[in-house]
Amino acid sequence: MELPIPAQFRSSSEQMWPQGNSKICKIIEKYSAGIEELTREITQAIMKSFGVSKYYEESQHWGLLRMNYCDVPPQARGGLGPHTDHNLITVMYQDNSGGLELKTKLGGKWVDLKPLPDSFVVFTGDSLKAWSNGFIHSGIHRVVMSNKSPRVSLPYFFFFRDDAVVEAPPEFVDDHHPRLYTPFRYGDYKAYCKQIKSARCEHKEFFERESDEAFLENFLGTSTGRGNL
Ligand SMILES: O=C(O)CCC(=O)C(=O)O
Ligand SMILES: [Fe+2]
Repeated sequence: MELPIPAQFRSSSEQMWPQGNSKICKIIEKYSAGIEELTREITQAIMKSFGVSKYYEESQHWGLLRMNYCDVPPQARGGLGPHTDHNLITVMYQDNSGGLELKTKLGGKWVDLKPLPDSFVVFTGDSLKAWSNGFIHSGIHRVVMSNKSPRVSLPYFFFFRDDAVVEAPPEFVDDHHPRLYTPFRYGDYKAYCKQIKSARCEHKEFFERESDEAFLENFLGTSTGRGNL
């Protein structure tokens, strides 16, 4: 039986293989389905660990698989600048070429996330941070490449739907933990992040940036009610 190919994947595969490549399509489709299931389970397990799994709703979330190939010429420096992910969680396979680094929450030191066989890297993102009223940290990470072999990574990004309202449930809020983030529509936050990132790319700032990201705080602080409901 032929499984339907998601539209986004079909359009990029048509560009790469105009004559079609059903073998690779099937492999990636199978991988996407497996990683989606794993990601949903991880998300539910995180919520369960905070006693809030009743809020998990299958239909509220969706995911996207990206395939990265990063090759940097000898003597050059490249990769991906420091950032937090803006989604709920990212579950990523990385090959063994290395280069992925995470900034520690305390001390702000960069540490290598060394590739381990048969393992995935999981990043919790800004949406989960906001939804958990800051209980779940969204870690700053980057990819630093210099004179390394090309890097392949397959991040699976798991998102709220654009019209979902990101609002910490009452379990995360009490007298000792006041509400940190005004509820916002995920789609508004996504648009804000996209706009900042494309401006940075134009100014070639993206790779050089060393400063900490505070997208969420800036979005809520400066968005003159745009993200606030
Ligand atoms: O390619 C990598 O290893 C990192 C990718 C990443 O952090 C991202 O796309 O948000
Ligand atoms: Fe990332």
